Amino acid sequence: KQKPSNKKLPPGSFGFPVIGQSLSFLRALRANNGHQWLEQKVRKFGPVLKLSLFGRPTIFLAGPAANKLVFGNDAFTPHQLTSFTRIMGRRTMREMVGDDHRQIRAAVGQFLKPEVLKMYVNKIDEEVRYHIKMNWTGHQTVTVMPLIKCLTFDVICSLVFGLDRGHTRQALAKEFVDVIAGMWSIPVNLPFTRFNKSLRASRRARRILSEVIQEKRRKLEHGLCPPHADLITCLLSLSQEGCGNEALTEEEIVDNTIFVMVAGHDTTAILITFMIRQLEKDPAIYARVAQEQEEIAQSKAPGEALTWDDLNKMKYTWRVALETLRMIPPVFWSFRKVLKDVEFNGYLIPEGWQVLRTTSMTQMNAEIFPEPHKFDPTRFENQSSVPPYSFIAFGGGSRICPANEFARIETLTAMYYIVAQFRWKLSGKDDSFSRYPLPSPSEGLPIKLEPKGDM
Ligand code: HEM
Repeated sequence: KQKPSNKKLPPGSFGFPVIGQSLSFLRALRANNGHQWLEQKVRKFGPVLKLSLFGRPTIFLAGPAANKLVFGNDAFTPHQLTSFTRIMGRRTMREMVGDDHRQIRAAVGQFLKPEVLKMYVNKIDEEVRYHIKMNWTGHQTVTVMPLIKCLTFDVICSLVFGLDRGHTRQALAKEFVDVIAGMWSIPVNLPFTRFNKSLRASRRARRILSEVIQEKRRKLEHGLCPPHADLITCLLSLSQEGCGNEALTEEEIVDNTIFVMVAGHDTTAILITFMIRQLEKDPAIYARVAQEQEEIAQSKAPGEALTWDDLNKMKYTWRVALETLRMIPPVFWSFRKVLKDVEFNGYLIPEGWQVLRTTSMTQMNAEIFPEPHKFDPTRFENQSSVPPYSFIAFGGGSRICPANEFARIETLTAMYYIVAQFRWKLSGKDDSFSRYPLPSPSEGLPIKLEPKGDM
């Protein structure tokens, strides 16, 4: 075992006993000042510094070299809040390391690879169209964020759980609202705490999912559905005897489908919501997106669904999405647990501590992205010009988001139908947004709709 040569801890301060700097960090995130809060510390102590957050000694690291280290080294493993682990379950891929992680990730990856996702463009198209018809068409105002969250929930229900609209989907939707509400709560399990409510909802959601799994297992055994029908069926079929894969337990299937649901629901909803916000602020960018979408619409018969090839033509719209992710990454910060001593820039990162990394400190760095506060989708015209480990909205290394292609299909399909049918004006009193626990516009982004005409 190699020992670091230099045992110097980075400079910094642990703040108040026990609470450290947690309260002021959370306050800054809520006020959307998390980036400035960290910048201030970097100015004082340098780019590698120590602090204390959520009861743990922490090292803060930023920049491409630090990202490469954290994403590429097995000494760093995701570190969840206790509430998250208790609610999500012990066997999610997030909790696993080494071969266990690789096995579950490979199984989920079988479903999320482009060759399989291609088959689902039609299903996503159908969900988006239904959502717009029911919730947008005929309305003068809508509140974007809660609506788009319903849409991403429906898309995941359809593709991950294979659940069509109906009673079971509605029951799950109700439970998931409570499951998600408690994920970042204080883990005090007393009646009427948010954590307790969330734990109880998670148990009920698990019971519903166990029934769904049994039904799918039965269908699969009788050859009544294809092995890639949805994520659950895919995991069940990989686990069938004789296919060379080690069986996933039912607990692993339930925990991971719940986790995929949570990981894929808010993140994409945030991206779509902030794109809608940005397009209103920037008429020239809206016009270019609309032109790209109109060219595709002209090549299609009325009512014809989008195809994989159509999505691949939406190059400019996807650059707008990437630029939105650069400026407002849904995952702003994450912690890693340090499994063994590591040395970085001459400083010791000690075993047992946690590492905090934020996406913005790299993506808003003027040396990497000049004029970082300017919204400029042309930065992504030539993706190879973006230096490695600099655009990290989907993470990196062995933990990189396995569903960025899924997010692309869903985002482009939603934007296609929204832009084709509406113009809009922001109608809230307050244009600010917070970043805790995830980016969210104040008031949920109310907008006034102006219909352009039916598609
Ligand atoms: C715009 C949309 C999305 C963004 C920005 C995003 C971002 C991320 C990031 C940054 C990570 C890595 C976190 C870390 O390293 O600590 C991650 C992991 C993950 N994401 Fe996404 N994600 C998005 C959409 C989705 C969707 C739609 C799904 C599922 C359908 C999904 C499933 C996952 C899973 C399962 C992981 C865990 C991977 C692992 O630990 O090996 N994500 N995502």
